[in-house]
Amino acid sequence: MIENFHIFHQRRFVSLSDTRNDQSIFLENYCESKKNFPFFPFVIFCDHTPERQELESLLSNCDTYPTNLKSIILILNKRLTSDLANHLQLLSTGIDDIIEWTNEKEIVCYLESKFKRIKLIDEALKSPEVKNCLIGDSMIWKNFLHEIAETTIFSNASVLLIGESGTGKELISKMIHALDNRPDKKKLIIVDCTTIVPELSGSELFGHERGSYTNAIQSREGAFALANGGSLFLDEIGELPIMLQAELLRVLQEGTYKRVGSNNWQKTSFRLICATNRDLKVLVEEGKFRKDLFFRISDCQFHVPSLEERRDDIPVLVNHFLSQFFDKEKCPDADKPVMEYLLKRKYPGNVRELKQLVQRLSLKHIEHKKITIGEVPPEDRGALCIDTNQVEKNSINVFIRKALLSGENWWNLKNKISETAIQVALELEINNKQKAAERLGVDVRTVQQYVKKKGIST
Ligand SMILES: Nc1ncnc2c1ncn2[C@@H]1O[C@H](COP(=O)(O)OP(=O)(O)OP(=O)(O)O)[C@@H](O)[C@H]1O
Repeated sequence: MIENFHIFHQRRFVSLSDTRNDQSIFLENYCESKKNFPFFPFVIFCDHTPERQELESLLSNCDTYPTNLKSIILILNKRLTSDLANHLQLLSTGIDDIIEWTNEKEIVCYLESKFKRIKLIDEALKSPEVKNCLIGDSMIWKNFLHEIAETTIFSNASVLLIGESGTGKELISKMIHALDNRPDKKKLIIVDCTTIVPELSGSELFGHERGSYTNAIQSREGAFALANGGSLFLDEIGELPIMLQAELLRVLQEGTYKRVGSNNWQKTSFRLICATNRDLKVLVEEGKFRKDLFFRISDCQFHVPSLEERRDDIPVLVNHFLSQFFDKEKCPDADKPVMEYLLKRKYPGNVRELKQLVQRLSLKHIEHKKITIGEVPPEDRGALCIDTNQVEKNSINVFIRKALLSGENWWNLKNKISETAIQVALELEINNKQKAAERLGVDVRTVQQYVKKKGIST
């Protein structure tokens, strides 16, 4: 446990070792010399391979580590175990990387290139295209954007965005295109695959020649031509008709296509971004989506967090939408009961639903500095979540009665009760996930998944 070790603590450095050896002194001085560089990684030096709990405890006791965990590097003086499972568990705390001490020159070289990379990513995330459009302050959201920016800046990989409807997948495709640093980059073309008509042989994608089918009065460019040199966003890719999937795969592999009704091959090259709210693996198993296409479109897969996973972002999103619906001088804020209502409400339609609700509030708003509870449209007032804290105050059957009367179903209730139990166990065990799991009699992964899903920082 960390109490057994001397912890040398600097603004960008912590040493977890029993002696103050040459390596830790070198790193301490080196990191101190970088203290004015905000993007320089935060270094944890360890004389031994720590247990995950030990690292978690260190992170929670250390008040100077950066809020963006993606820049924490663990340097091991010597690896006592070469246990992959242990390393993966250490990474699950959210730190960025684990390396072994080799020599001063190599370590400096590693940290300098990490520094350059983090700086580029953070600068990209501060650009107006991202900062003013993709709103959110929660750790889960910031880390998600960090991963997307890293993929976009340092690779040309195809990106698959998997997330519920209204989570912002289209906005993210715009961010990917905006951050793409290809010279002479052309446009972003967006195609909603639910609107593709198979009978027209994918003319939206391939384009067509005049007279190639009834109503084809003029020849037309398709998305593959328009996206050439730019990016192609295929929204709802799971809905792409199966007969067009093989053709899309061919275009992606060969970089060539023919317009409907033409015999000439045309070349095209674009960055591919796809989005879906379906489980493509299930569609593959059901034979509705080609396995080879699934692998081709998902060089990098990202789960887009739902609003439920980042409820902490509700206030910033509300303020952002209010600023869109009002002039700057007249922009009101939500008063306390309204914000409480917005925080407790359910959003199956995610950020889109929140945006629409703020718009409805704005429409009812009279000139006043605050939006008040009477401005919540009556049809929205029943949409509150059940306050699970009430479970303790009331007996369990009163809680269930209330929940059922307010429209909760058995599945929601079951989830809420399980989540509350995990929440309470974590509180009782002061955020020690292992002990919370033991108290609940469940596998520790159940507790970890909950913490991850809720974006709870332990
Ligand atoms: N992080 C965010 N910050 C600001 N606005 C957002 C954010 N996420 C989503 N929105 C807004 O929510 C609405 C829905 O976003 P978008 O269309 O990108 O979602 P989607 O996941 O592509 O939805 P669908 O799957 O239904 O196509 C848009 O009006 C968008 O501006």
